[in-house]
Amino acid sequence: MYASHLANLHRQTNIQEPRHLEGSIAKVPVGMMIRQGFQVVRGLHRHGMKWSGLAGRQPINRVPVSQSMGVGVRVLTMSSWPFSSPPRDYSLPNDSWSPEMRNLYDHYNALCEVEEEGQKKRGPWRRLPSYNRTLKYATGGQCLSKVLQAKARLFTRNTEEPGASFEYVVFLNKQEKSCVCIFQAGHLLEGPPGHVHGGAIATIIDSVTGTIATYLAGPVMTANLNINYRSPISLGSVVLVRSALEKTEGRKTLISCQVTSADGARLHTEATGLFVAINVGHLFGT
Ligand SMILES: CCCCCCCC/C=C\CCCCCCCC(=O)SCCNC(=O)CCNC(=O)[C@H](O)C(C)(C)COP(=O)(O)OP(=O)(O)OC[C@H]1O[C@@H](n2cnc3c(N)ncnc32)[C@H](O)[C@@H]1OP(=O)(O)O
Repeated sequence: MYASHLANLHRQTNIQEPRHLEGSIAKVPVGMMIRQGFQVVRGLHRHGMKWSGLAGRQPINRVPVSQSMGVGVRVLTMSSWPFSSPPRDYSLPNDSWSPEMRNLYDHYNALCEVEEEGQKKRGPWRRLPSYNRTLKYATGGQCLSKVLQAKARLFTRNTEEPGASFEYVVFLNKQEKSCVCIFQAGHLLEGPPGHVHGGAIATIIDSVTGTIATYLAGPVMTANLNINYRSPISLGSVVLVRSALEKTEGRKTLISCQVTSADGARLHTEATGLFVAINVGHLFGT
C-alpha cells in the first residue's frame, strides 16, 4: 500500500529548483540499512524528499535533498503529500495567541520577504513550519511497537488545544546563524504557582537550540544543556528565545541561548547547548 502510494507519487512529483537551503542542511546517509526507517528515508530521497527529525511530518518543499548526495534537488508539492491529510502547521497564528505574540510574529514574518527594486524577494529570516510527529515509521526507531509508533507525538506539540502548553514559532536567520523563537507558555506548563516550570523552559531551550544546530550541522543530539534560571517567567506571558551558533568543532556544535521578556528588557534564562552530530542509525541502534 505504502510502496504503491510512493510509486504513484513518483509519477506525480513536481520538480522545481529550490531557492534556499543550499548545501549546509542535514545529510541523511542513504546507504544505511535500517529496516522501516531505511525504507522511508530511501523512498523519500527517491522522491526528492529528506527525512527531517525537526518537527514531524515535513512537507519536503521546505527541506530539499542535499546536492552533495548526487541526487537532483527536487521539490514535492503539498498536493502530492503521501499521507492521508495535510499536516497541521503548529507554528501558524491561532486564536490563543495574545496580541503581543501576534505582533512579534508579524514583525519577524515581515522580515522573511524584502522588497528590492519593486520586487519581493526572500529576506534574511525564514519561518520554520512545525508539525506534531515525525514521518510514519521514522518515529522512534525499531524498538517501538506499531501502536506506539502511531501514537508518538513531538513533546512540544502533543496537545490539540491551542494555547494550552507550548505555543511557539521559530524564525531562522541562516546568514547570521541565529534564530529567534516567540514562545507563549500555556496553563499546562505551570511549575511554581503562576509561573512556568523549569523543565518546560529547558524543553523550549532544547528545542530551539536543537533546531538551529540541526539546520547548521545536520542530524544531531543534545549532549549537554547548561541552564541558568535568572528570573521567573509568568504563565501565559510571551518571551523571546534567541539562539546563535557559538562554535563548531568536529562533530560538536555549541549553541548559546537567552530567554528574555518580549521587549528584551528582562533576562529570564541563559543557556548553552552542546550538540553532537549523529548518524541516523544511532537512533535505530545500528
Ligand atoms: C535523522 C535524525 C534526525 C534527528 C535530529 C533531530 C534533531 C531535532 C532538532 C530540533 C527539533 C526539535 C526537537 C527537539 C530537539 C531535542 C534534541 C534532544 O533532546 S536529543 C535527546 C537527548 N539527548 C540524548 O538522548 C543523547 C544521548 N547521548 C548520546 O546519544 C551520545 O552520548 C551522543 C550522540 C551525544 C554522543 O555519543 P557519540 O558516541 O556519538 O560521541 P562521543 O564520542 O561520545 O562524543 C563526541 C564528542 O562530543 C563530546 N561529548 C559528548 N558528550 C558530551 C558531554 N555531555 N559534554 C561534553 N562533551 C561531550 C565528546 O567528548 C567528544 O568530543 P571529542 O570529539 O573527543 O572532542
